[in-house]
Amino acid sequence: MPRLLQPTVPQQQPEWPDPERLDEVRRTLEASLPIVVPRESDLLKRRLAAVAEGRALLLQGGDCAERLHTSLDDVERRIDTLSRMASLLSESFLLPVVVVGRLAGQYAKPRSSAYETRDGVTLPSYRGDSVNGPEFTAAARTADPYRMLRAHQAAAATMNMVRALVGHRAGSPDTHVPEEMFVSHEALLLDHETPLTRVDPRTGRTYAGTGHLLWAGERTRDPDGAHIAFLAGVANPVAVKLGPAAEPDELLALVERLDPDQEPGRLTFVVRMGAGAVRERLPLLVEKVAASGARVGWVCDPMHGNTYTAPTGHKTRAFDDVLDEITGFFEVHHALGTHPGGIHLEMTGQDVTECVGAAGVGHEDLPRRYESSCDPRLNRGQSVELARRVAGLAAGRSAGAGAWR
Ligand SMILES: O=C[C@H](O)[C@H](O)COP(=O)(O)O
Ligand SMILES: C=C(OP(=O)(O)O)C(=O)O
Ligand SMILES: [Mn+2]
Repeated sequence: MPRLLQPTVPQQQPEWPDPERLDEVRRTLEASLPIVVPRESDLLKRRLAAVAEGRALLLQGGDCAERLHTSLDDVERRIDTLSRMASLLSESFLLPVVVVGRLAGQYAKPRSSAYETRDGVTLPSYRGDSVNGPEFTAAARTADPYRMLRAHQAAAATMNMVRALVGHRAGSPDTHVPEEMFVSHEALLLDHETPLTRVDPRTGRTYAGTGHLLWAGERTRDPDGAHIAFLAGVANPVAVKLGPAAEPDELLALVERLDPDQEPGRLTFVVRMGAGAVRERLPLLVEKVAASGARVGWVCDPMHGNTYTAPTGHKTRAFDDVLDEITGFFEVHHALGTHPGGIHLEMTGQDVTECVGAAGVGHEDLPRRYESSCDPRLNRGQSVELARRVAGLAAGRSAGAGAWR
C-alpha cells in the first residue's frame, strides 16, 4: 500500500496557548520592517562562496541563546573579541576572514527534552527568550507569542549597534572592529521567521528578513521537514548543522533541496560531531558531497558535540576537547585535499566561567560567573586563546598529511 503523505508537523515548536494572540503577533511581524535587506544577504553569499572555494575562512560566533536585555558593552565586547580572533586567523592563514555573529536574532532554542523536572516539579523547558523565560516558574515557562515582538525589537536594536560600531572606529581608540560583519541565527521558530520573509522587488525572490545567514539545527535538519522547506524557499545563504549520526544520503538530499543549482556560498555544512567522532565520521561525508559535484562550505562547530555535566551540575565544555575537534576537522580536510572553511563557536566577550580548561577556569569556578541561559560559552580569554591555537594549525598547511597536529 502506498504511504499516505502526512502534512509535516514542524519539529521543536512551542505550544502557544492562545491562537488569537499568535495571529495578532504574526500580523504585527508581517507589517514590521525586517532586520536585514537582500543586498546584504547576497553580499554574504559571495563571501561564503570564497569560503566554499578555499579562498577565505568563516568565523561565526556568539551566544547560544541571546537575551532580550543586553548592554552596549556586551555587544561591543563580542564584536571586539570576534575581531581580534579574525585578525589572528587571517594573519596566520593568509586568507580573508568572513565574520558572522550569532547575533541580533538568536533567541529560540531547540531542546533535547520538552519538559524539565526539578524537585518533583515538571515545567516546559526554556526555549529561548522569544518563546518563554528561563526562570523555573510556571508563569515564566509558559510560551507567550508577544515575546516574538520583543525579540524582533531586541534584534533591531542589536543590529543598530552592529551597524553603528562595525566599519567605524567608534568606541575607544584601541577597540578592534571588523570592516564588515554579518548576523545569523538558527531559523527555528517558524511563527517568527515566516512573517518576516520579504520579496525583493528587484528580483522577485523571497528572502528571510531576520538575518543574513540562517541555519537548520541538528534536531530540525530532516530533508523532508518544515525547517528545510522554509530554508529552501529563501534566497539567503543557509547552513545545516550535522551531528555524528548524519549519513551521506541525508547530505545529498539536503544539497538537492537547498542548493539544487550547486551555487557556491548558498550552502554551508556545520559539522558538530564531537572530538571523539569527527576523524572517523567526517571523511565519508566530505567525499560523498564532493563526488556529487556540490560546492558547499565546511565549517566546524566544536561546541555541541563536546558538552558534559560538571560535578557542580553545570553544563560545560572543555577547551582541550574544543581544540581537539577543530584539529580533527582540519586533519580530515587536509588528508582529503578539501578546504577546512572555518569555525562556529558559542562565545562571548565577557569574562564568564562557563567552559573549563583555559583562562584559569576549572570546574570549581563554574558557579562564580555562569550566565548563559542555555549552553556554555567560551569567555573572552578562552576565545582569543582558541583563535591563537587554531592560527597555529596554519603552520602545518603545506607540510604533508597529518601535519595539522
Ligand atoms: O543550543 C543548543 C541546544 O538548545 C542545546 O544544546 C540543547 O541542550 P539540552 O540538551 O539541554 O536541551
Ligand atoms: C542548537 C544548536 O546546535 P545544534 O543544532 O548543532 O545542536 C546551537 O547552535 O545552539
Ligand atoms: Mn547551543
